[in-house]
Amino acid sequence: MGTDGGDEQMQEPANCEERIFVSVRLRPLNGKEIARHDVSDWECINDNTIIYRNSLSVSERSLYPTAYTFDRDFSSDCPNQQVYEAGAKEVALSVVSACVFAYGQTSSGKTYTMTRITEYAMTYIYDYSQRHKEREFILKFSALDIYNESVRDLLSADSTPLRLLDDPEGTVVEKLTEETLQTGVILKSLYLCVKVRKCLNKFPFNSIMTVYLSMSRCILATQRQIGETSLNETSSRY
Ligand SMILES: Nc1ncnc2c1ncn2[C@@H]1O[C@H](COP(=O)(O)OP(=O)(O)OP(=O)(O)O)[C@@H](O)[C@H]1O
Repeated sequence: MGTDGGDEQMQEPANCEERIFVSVRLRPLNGKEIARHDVSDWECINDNTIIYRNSLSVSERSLYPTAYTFDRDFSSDCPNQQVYEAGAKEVALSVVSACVFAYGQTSSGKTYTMTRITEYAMTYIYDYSQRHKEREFILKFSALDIYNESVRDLLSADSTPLRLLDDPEGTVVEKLTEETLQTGVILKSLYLCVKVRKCLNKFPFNSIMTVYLSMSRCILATQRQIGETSLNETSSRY
């Protein structure tokens, strides 16, 4: 797990507007692709634009768009910390409800990326609470898996699907385990437990982890959700 040890402030929202930040990360070629002498069809040409290097003829190419623009893109050799810093940190640390979500086809790197982003975000949130002893924090952690329209608690040995209930505050997952974190070691242990349970359950990693951060003198309660989904029905990993 990494932390930058910096002392940034949690981002206060300028107003209540909703913001969506869309970024793209290219996956490096895997062993099989390299053995086949495949070449990547996609290339980042700057921080915001990727191009499709298709095999169409020059005349055909003009029929199809080849450049796509996003808030940010990351090349296949971009380190995880940079992806977190530039693509997720601001969202993860905002003091309003925030969600970091990965979308892509199977084997595109959702689990790889989200696992690292989650670790960076959790470490930062915990370290931030430790650096600001003048404020009182309550950190709560829960993790759930959504698969085939069933919701399961990843912090519970009971894999019975949980019910979703409507609440004036939003949708609530009934009986979802919520652990209050006393130390960073417990945070890391809980996260490890989630990863192990996912392997045991053999679910694709379509999970949502939520870290609640309440500041008792600060009125605001923060909810961060980190999740991913696959475009395909089945995961490549099972
Ligand atoms: N940026 C990256 N750098 C190095 N390896 C990567 C990267 N992204 C993905 N991989 C590797 O590619 C493989 C597939 O990635 P991953 O399991 O994260 O895909 P996924 O999108 O979660 O797939 P699925 O939808 O099937 O669960 C893994 O072996 C992973 O380690």
